[in-house]
Amino acid sequence: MAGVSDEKTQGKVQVFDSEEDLALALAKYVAHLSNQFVRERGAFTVVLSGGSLIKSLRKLVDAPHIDSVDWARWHIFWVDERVVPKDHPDSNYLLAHNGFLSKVPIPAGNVYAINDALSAEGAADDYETCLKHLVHNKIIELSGTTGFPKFDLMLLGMGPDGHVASLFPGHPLVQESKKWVAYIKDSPKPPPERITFSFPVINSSAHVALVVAGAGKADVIRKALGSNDQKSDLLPVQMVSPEGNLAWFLDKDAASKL
Ligand SMILES: O=C1O[C@H](COP(=O)(O)O)[C@@H](O)[C@H](O)[C@H]1O
Repeated sequence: MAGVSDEKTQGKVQVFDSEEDLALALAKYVAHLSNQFVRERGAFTVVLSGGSLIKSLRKLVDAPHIDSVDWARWHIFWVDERVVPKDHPDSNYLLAHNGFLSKVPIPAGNVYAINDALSAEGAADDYETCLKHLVHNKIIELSGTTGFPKFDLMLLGMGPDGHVASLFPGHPLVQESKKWVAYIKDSPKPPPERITFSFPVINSSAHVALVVAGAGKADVIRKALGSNDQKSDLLPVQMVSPEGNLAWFLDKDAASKL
């Protein structure tokens, strides 16, 4: 590992010599949390992003994790999804299925994809209803502090503009304070129609990992981790501030301007 810092305000920042090292450490971290939550409450709720995050999960399907993780206890969700059919190249579900889910024995009934037959509004409402049902059944915990769902682990990527989930810089959706799942029809990054968890849900998580690799993201990483911007200037990635633990997984290139 190239470096690590642990500051209360920004979480634990780990910088790895390569994306390969990052992927190895990420697998170890996820497997460790899986063991902990399965032991403590018999379930592990994991929220995925789309994009480059999925490739960085590749070491989880290798030994020793493929055999030691209790995959049957995993429940999979998406922090955001594009409103396209599940077999569309833009689908975050398809990306995760091909790169990760098809390689591990998570029960199909524990994989909560959006209803791709609905409009953006309908899909967001439907996903929020699904989450409420799972809270009622105690698969998902509820934060006693915020009243929003408290996922065990949220695995977030970050776009080169500092967006997380489908919460984009300057978009009013970053201020959503009531909905669990919101919809967007004017995403600046295609495709335009998406659904996304709101910040109150993201920030109620027990653990959030922000996984960022590549020189193309170095400027935003410098802004996120190296500056003291006023509250009004914050990029979405700077608004990630969970009630639980925040861990940054950066490769050397992403951290090159720190
Ligand atoms: O559109 C999206 O982009 C972000 C970032 O993707 P990346 O390829 O730059 O890592 C992703 O986290 C999000 O889930 C996705 O919908």
